[in-house]
Amino acid sequence: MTEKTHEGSTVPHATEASADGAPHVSRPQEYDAILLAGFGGPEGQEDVIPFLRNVTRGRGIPDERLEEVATHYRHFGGVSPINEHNRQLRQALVEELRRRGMDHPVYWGNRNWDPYLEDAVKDAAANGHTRLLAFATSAYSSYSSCRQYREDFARALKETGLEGVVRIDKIRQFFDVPGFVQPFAEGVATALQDFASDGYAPEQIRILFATHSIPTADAERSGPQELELGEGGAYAAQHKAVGAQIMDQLTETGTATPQTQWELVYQSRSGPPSQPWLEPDVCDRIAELPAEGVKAVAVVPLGFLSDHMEVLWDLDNEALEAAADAGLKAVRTPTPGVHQAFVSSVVDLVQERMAAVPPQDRPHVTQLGPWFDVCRPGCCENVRLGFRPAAAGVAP
Ligand SMILES: CC1=C(CCC(=O)O)c2cc3nc(cc4[nH]c(cc5[nH]c(cc1n2)c(C)c5CCC(=O)O)c(CCC(=O)O)c4C)C(CCC(=O)O)=C3C
Ligand SMILES: [Fe+2]
Repeated sequence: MTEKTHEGSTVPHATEASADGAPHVSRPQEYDAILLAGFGGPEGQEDVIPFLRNVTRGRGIPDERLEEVATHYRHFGGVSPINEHNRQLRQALVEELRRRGMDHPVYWGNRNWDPYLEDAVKDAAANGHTRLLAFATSAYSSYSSCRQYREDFARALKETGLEGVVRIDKIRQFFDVPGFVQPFAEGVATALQDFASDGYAPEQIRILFATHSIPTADAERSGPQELELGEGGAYAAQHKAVGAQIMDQLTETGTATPQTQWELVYQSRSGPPSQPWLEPDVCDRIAELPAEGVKAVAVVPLGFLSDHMEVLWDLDNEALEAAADAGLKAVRTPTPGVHQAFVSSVVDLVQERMAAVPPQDRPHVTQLGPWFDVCRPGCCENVRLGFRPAAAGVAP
């Protein structure tokens, strides 16, 4: 099924871009509803293994790794808090939309656990809502954080028989919108103030911005292929740009100093050891810091929206333990969660897309943004898995 775009060219129904892949929509768009697309997590011991199988289908994650990850969940009664976080985010978005006079329903569906995207899409269609604007709970560009959501949208439409009936567009990657960055900046500010009042000098402090490691092959292909952003691709470049922006902002206001050092580190690596993933690992770096004269470290979960398992286990448990072993004072700073600035920015993103706000007027705090509304051909491709159909982008 095809339809006319604002450029007058004909493209497959699931896309809204011009044939040349205009990165930002230039004509106001109408949507019936918002689709909150989450990762999903288990909510009981009996969910853990089926959930992990869902996450890793077709991925070649070694069994030992799955068993190890299962113990993280089991430690918390088999319950990840991520679904509860998304329930709260859904509610907060509804309230913020209503405050702005918008009555769009917000459907919530997950990639990997109940409620599934398929159910959300079915519910929406049953209520006559066929034009959905999706917000995926993932801020940066990479296969796992962008394209995979789009593939799962396409799969949900196909499996429900709603292909060509329901249309899903996706809100741009939001790593550099003010309300996503602010909660992290506040956390770094608090950590720096606490370290200062404990008597640590700037040279003794290290800020570690932590994000999910991904295979280097995925990192190289993150973002549009025509952008050359160096090692680690758009994924690493976006994180570094946000980290730099936070530190600049805090240096300007006197909370940080030009001597305050920071770096980007990675966590939660999986996959076979033979496969290269982004490094350095957060725990490996922490172990090296005392030799560099560091005495206090703030671990900032820059890659994540809420305190889910990757934060509670891999940072609060493993990274903070590594810091204790290294004799370092350490804190883990907050995630955005349902911080009002974050909720407000998400609704700004909804509104800018509906109104087709010109790129120069869109909120963004790094030179990389505002990111594309519509993924270009080849954006965030996965060379390991090969081509799979995806909604909400320019058709290849
Ligand atoms: C970039 C990225 C984000 C951030 C963006 C985003 O938020 O989307 C993220 C988030 C998350 N990752 C999560 C959980 C898992 N990720 C896994 C595996 C993987 N993640 C990857 C990447 C990412 N993951 C990759 C390249 C793999 C290898 C397998 C593959 O190629 O797909 C596995 C399998 C076991 C393991 O190997 O660890 C699990 C259980 C949870 C839920 C936590 C909870 O339940 O509270 C969340 C929010
Ligand atoms: Fe993408």
